[in-house]
Amino acid sequence: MDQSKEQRILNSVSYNAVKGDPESVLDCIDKYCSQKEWAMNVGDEKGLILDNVVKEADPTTALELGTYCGYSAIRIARLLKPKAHLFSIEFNPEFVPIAKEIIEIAGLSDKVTILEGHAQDIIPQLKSKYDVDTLDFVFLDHWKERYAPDTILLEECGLLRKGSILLADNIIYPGAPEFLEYIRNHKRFECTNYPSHLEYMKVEDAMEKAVYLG
Ligand SMILES: O=C(NCCNC(=O)c1cc(-c2ccc(F)cc2)cc(O)c1O)c1cc(O)ncn1
Ligand SMILES: [Mg+2]
Repeated sequence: MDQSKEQRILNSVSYNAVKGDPESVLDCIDKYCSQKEWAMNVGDEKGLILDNVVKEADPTTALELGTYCGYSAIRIARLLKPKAHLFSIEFNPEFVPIAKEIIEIAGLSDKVTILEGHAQDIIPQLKSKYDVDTLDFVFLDHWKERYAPDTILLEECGLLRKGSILLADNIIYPGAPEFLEYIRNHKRFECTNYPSHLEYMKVEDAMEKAVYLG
């Protein structure tokens, strides 16, 4: 059976990246996906916005919704302080082993736990099963129509604290209109918009940061 695009991305990383060097893994994926095959990684331009928000949050416990090939998990995990940890939820079983392998090549397996399943099923287990207290940073990059319901679920599960920072990808393209409506009209979130472009394209996109006020 011929390989998937995600397997070809892994092959390229495995062959070209420097083992244990997160930057070289990111550069390899960005090069492959801008020159060979487009893929839905957050990419280098929006990746810089992600970097800056992660540095601002300096999280001890971080959550990512939508692992895909692990590109943004590597961007986040490479900036975490020694005892900090990233949980990343991915529902697609084909992406999970590829993301694990790419994160391993980056040398960041100790800082990232990939949880396979739907966010709405795993979020309610974070406290009991994964010993999470509250989340300092959440990156939303999964199904766009799940951004709003899963944000509500995070709040309902007591996983947000005063100052928790959420960052959402693809606000313009593919778009997350229900989320934008919800988060900007919810008085307990302070929102900031970061205009950018769709990964590897000249198409407009944006990220939205939302700080939970408690
Ligand atoms: O994770 C799941 N899908 C990927 C979410 N991410 C996206 O859909 C996504 C898409 C695009 C994109 C942009 C332009 C275009 F022409 C096509 C796709 C870009 C991005 O930056 C994304 O993040 C998923 C699947 C499923 O079946 N069930 C639960 N979750
Ligand atoms: Mg995205």
